[in-house]
Order: sequence, then structure tokens, then C-alpha cells
Amino acid sequence: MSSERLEAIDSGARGAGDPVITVREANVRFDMDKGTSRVLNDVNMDIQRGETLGVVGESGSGKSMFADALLDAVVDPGILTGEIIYHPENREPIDLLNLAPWELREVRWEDISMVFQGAMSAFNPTMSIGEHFEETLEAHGWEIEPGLERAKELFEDLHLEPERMLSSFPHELSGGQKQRCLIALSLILEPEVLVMDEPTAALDLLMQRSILNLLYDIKDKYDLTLVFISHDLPIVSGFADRLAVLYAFEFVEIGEANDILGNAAHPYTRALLKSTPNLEIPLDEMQPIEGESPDPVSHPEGCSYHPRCPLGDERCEVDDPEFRPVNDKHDVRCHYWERADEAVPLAFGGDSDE
Ligand SMILES: Nc1ncnc2c1ncn2[C@@H]1O[C@H](COP(=O)(O)OP(=O)(O)OP(=O)(O)O)[C@@H](O)[C@H]1O
Ligand code: NI
Repeated sequence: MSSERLEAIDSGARGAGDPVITVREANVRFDMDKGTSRVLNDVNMDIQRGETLGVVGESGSGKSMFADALLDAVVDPGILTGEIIYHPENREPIDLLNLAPWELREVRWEDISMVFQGAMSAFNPTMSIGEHFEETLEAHGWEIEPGLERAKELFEDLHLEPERMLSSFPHELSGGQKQRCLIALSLILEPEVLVMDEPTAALDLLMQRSILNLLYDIKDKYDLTLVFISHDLPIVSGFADRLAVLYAFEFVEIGEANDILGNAAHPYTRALLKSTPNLEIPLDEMQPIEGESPDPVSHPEGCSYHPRCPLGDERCEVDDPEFRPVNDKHDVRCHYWERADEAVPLAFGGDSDE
């Protein structure tokens, strides 16, 4: 690993100093007929124990690849390289990319659990919700009865009727109920980290917010670290402690959520803030981000955002910026971030000087 890269993870990406998962130089590639598709590009990240980390970016930016990488669950024939280390609270660190299949199965669910994108349709229609819980408990050699008692408590915490849920079949439930059942199921083996990839995308805005509020309420009770992935920046930002912005398969800005919202330093983040539907923004002030997102087979030279960036110049065409500090908890990969607020003003007043 180059020294610049190590520096790059010095502040923003590292957070406060008790990481539960450390990601170093993570890459995902698919070897395809038209060339090699690189869909996660040298990603570094420390996820801090107990935090809620929000990961945002446009569709196709690599959010799901990042989520899948955290559990070494990138689909075939994708190739994940780099280092993903899980740091349990009272055990030795675990190198996720060097585990036997049975060891990895144990870590998934019992240490790091995931609600996959689109998982609502993954319920088996012929099995009751209770049977889904039993199946998971059995597969991991956990006792059924105490497991179902825990399930009931989880249901109550998530404002669902326990008995009715256990005996229901997936088609008998609303989207919001199914989503909460999935969250309960993902917590049944008492994981320390819960990764959620667009867990509320198929739900209406009110339901999304109410599920996030419930998660927020149970997070402390279950001692959870949450990694929350979404294309919807306003939704995530109201909920996350830190935000990490993905552009073109790499993080371009990382910092405390409030700081990113009020003081976004990357032209892309600012464009994203401007373009994202938000209850607070008048519709006529929303602007889609101009230009195309990059092709994973041929990444642009230099800064990957330069073809779309109002600040892009000759330097940006050749020189890929490393992370630089905006403050001690906020890092950005842009040569000209100090001019980003002029170049991409936030019409709705995100900046204090507007
Ligand atoms: N199985 C696959 N084979 C090859 N390329 C893939 C595969 N799955 C995803 N990709 C590509 O990887 C890139 C990143 O995809 P990813 O699913 O991580 O995006 P995302 O940010 O999660 O998008 P969305 O918001 O739509 O879920 C995209 O260019 C996508 O086309
Ligand atoms: Ni995705």
C-alpha cells in the first residue's frame, strides 16, 4: 500500500478510533468480453464500533459492491481483492477474505449481518415467517425455542405483533411489515454489525422514515453498528453519524453527516445534494446532475469526476486527487474543493454564507 493511501485513511475514513471493520485497498473486478470492469476501486474505510455509517451515491456507483464486499459476498464471477478485517470486541481480528466457507457462514449473520438489496422478494412464499426464523436458527446450530423468543422481542421492538408475524406467510404482509421482518431476521443471531443495502427503497417516504426511526431506537439496545446504503441522501443524512459519498466506484468525500450536509466540499456531493428529492427543497430548485456516470470498463484518467465537474481543468484530467482534510473529521478528494461552494451553490441555503 502506498504511503499516500495510508495517509488517505488518516482522518475522515478512520473516524474516532475503535474500528469494527477495516477495509483496505478493496477492489472488485469482473473480467468480461469487452474488458475488465472495475466496480470497486481501491476503497479504504474504517467502520467505527457503534456508529451509523451512511453510504450514498448515484445508481451504479458501487454501493452494493461495497456492501457485498463487507461480507465477502460479491457475486460470481466478481473478484474481490484487498483486505477486509472484522475486529470483534473480545476476540482476535478476523480476516474475512481468508476464511474457510464454514467460517465465513458463521461470521455472516452471527457477527456481520446483511439485508441485501431487493431482499424482500427473497422470502420463500411457501414458508411462514416463523419457518424462516427456524431455518436460520437451525442452519447455524442455534436453539429454536430461545431463538423464537428473541424473534418475538425483536418484533415487538419493531412494532409488529409477534404471534401474528410468526404464523403469517410473506404474501399476507405489507411491504413495511415484510421489511421489518427481514430486519428482525437479520438480527436473530445477535450480530454486531448490520449492513443494509437500500432497505427501504421500495417503500413510501413515510414508511421509510418510520422504519429508520425504529432502527434508530433499537440500535443501542442491541449494541449495533449500522452501515446504511442508499441513493437517497436526505433519507440517510437524517439518520447517519457519518456519511461516505461514492462516486465511480470509490469514496470521494467522508465526514460527519451534518458537516457534509452543511459544508459539502466535493463538487459531486454538492451536485448530489442539489439533485436529490427532499421534502425541504422546492421542486424547481432540484437539478439532475449533468453528464454520464463513468463506465466501469474505462475509468477516466485523473479525477473520475472531471468530465462532469464545473471545476475540472487540465490538472484534473491527469492527476487523481488523494484525500485531503477539510477539517479533522472530514476528508475530500478534490484539488479545488475550496472553490466548490462557489462553483456549485446550494440554492436552498446549505451554506452558512448564503
Ligand atoms: N454481476 C455483475 N457483473 C458485472 N458487472 C456488475 C454486476 N453487478 C453489478 N455490476 C456493475 O457494477 C457497478 C456497480 O454496481 P452496484 O450494484 O454496486 O451499484 P449501486 O451503487 O448499488 O447501484 P443501485 O443504486 O442501482 O443499486 C455497475 O456499473 C454495475 O453495472
Ligand atoms: Ni445497489
